[in-house]
Amino acid sequence: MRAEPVVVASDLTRVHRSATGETYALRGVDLTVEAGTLTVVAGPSGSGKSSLLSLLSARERPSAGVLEVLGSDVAGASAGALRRLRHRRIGYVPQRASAGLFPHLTAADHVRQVAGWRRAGGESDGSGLGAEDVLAFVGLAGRADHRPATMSGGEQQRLAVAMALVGRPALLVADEPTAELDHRNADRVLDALAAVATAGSAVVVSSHDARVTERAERLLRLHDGVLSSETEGARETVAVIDSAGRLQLPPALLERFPSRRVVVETDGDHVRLRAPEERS
Ligand SMILES: Nc1ncnc2c1ncn2[C@@H]1O[C@H](COP(=O)(O)OP(=O)(O)OP(=O)(O)O)[C@@H](O)[C@H]1O
Repeated sequence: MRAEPVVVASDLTRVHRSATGETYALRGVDLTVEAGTLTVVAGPSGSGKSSLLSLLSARERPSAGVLEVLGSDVAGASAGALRRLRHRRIGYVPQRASAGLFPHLTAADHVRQVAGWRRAGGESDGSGLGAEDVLAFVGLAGRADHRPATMSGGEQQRLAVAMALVGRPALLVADEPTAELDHRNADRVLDALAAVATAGSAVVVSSHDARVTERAERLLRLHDGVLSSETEGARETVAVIDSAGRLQLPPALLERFPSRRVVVETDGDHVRLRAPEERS
């Protein structure tokens, strides 16, 4: 029997409201994420990657649309239920690692605290991901007694990854986890993320980094808050049609339609798009 997907999202919309107005960060994203997979979300700055990952990790609620994470309805669940879900079952690496660290705790304290939340209790679950193991996994065994103030930006980022790995959560969401890392440490982090996916977790990573995108089993591209294309393994890249029937054309193709109008023609198995004839 096929397991339920870890994430099911439909027509996901996220509007950020601020004093200067509203920004539509996500405009109708449909997405399913299965256990045991490594998905990379790529896209230009401002395309909505962090907004999407905040929703998938149940840190924020959608403005509209349906979002189920590990069987919980994120829009409808209580704040307490979402906090328990995050603590016990979701690992999250924030874009700015320092945002999730506590100045008074050592690196070892941080991972032990998460282990307590995950009820991993410092015990390895057989995949080498107990509280003590994860620091070694990201090359921080020698920094176990350090507090964030005496760690470099890259070390803080690896600590955030270690915290997300503890107890191998069912869902691990990492927002640009290699942004501050050199090649060796980026490889370490990517190996760790790939290993938890192989062991059965659903892993979703956002990145601009070619080192990350080239290791994706599944690569999703976001553009202007819309999922524009998807590539899985060696298969061809496919454009995504959302539940409202919208298809986003890549920028190079869009240039062919300066009037932003298109004639859609069918011809046997083929559907053709062409620019409308100029009116005289
Ligand atoms: N808290 C917020 N308040 C207002 N607007 C926001 C907020 N967070 C994000 N946005 C806006 O939402 C859009 C998507 O932002 P988001 O951070 O999700 O993109 P991103 O792809 O992660 O960008 P980057 O790669 O630069 O981190 C942008 O236009 C951004 O300015």
